[in-house]
Amino acid sequence: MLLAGWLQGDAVLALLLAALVVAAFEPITVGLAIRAASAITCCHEERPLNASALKLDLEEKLFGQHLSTEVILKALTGFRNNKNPKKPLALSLHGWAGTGKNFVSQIVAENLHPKGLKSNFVHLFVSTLHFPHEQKIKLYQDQLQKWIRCNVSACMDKLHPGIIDTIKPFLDYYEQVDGVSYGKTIFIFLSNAGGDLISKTALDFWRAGRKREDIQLKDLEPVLSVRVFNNKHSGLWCSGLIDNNLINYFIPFLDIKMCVRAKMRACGSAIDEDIVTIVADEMMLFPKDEKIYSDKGCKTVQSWLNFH
Ligand SMILES: Nc1ncnc2c1ncn2[C@@H]1O[C@H](COP(=O)(O)OP(=O)(O)OP(=O)(O)O)[C@@H](O)[C@H]1O
Repeated sequence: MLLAGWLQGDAVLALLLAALVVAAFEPITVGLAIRAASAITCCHEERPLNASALKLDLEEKLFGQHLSTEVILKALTGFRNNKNPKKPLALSLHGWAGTGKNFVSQIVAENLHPKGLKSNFVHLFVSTLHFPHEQKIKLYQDQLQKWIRCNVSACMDKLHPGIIDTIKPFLDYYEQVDGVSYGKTIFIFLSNAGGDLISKTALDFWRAGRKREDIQLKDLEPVLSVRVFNNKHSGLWCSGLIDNNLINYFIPFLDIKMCVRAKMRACGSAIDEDIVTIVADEMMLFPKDEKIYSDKGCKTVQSWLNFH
């Protein structure tokens, strides 16, 4: 299959680009932008953001991601408190697999729409599913634009380079595009690109005896956007979204050191320290010498727990 040939080696991780777009419509805009049935649901679905509830959710559920918790909270609260945003909010989440990017998107979606990811106004496009063939990029670009015009909300995963820029007009500082205002839409892109840089920074801190919580956004955000822009396989390579400063925040997701306790707690089990140690030893694989991170983040913790 073409895609399998195309997504090889390092590119497999680098090409995992996803975007979640959470729509927040003005009722009048909905009528213009969306099919009638959806429009009605949308007007009933939207609710004000409860910043304290979102904060609590992030603090209780998301493990070991002090940077993303802080930025996401500030970005969403600021955006939703602004009655007349000049452009949509665009967040780009970066980090290795299993660090919580989808998990956070789900929490955000649930805090913005009662049905969360199941809402008609929160959509996930999985690129390997929706845009699988490289030779059909032009068609996908047209389809994506048409789709956003009709729905003003979207979510994309593993995008081919070139597709992402097709949504540029919707993220820009235009009052309206074809008579529709996109100013209250939230786009969230998820990507593994930049994961190497984030790991390196975290390791440098660790080796220098500094705490993980000491890592600040300024240690990562500027270099992350440059790295993603220069990476041919990032999905945002030479992207006009970065060039034109249309992405509001690049948010790093740090490698997860330990999710075992959190998982046990979430399942309502008592925390058995012997099992925590065994599972952690089995999962922590890199770097080769220190073995402090799992290459799959939190993703396989549950399977390992079931195994024991
Ligand atoms: N930081 C975290 N805190 C708590 N649970 C987490 C965290 N990261 C991952 N998990 C758990 O692992 C599962 C898989 O993580 P998730 O799908 O969010 O990873 P991801 O970063 O989006 O990975 P990928 O890049 O492969 O899409 C989540 O549903 C959640 O249960």
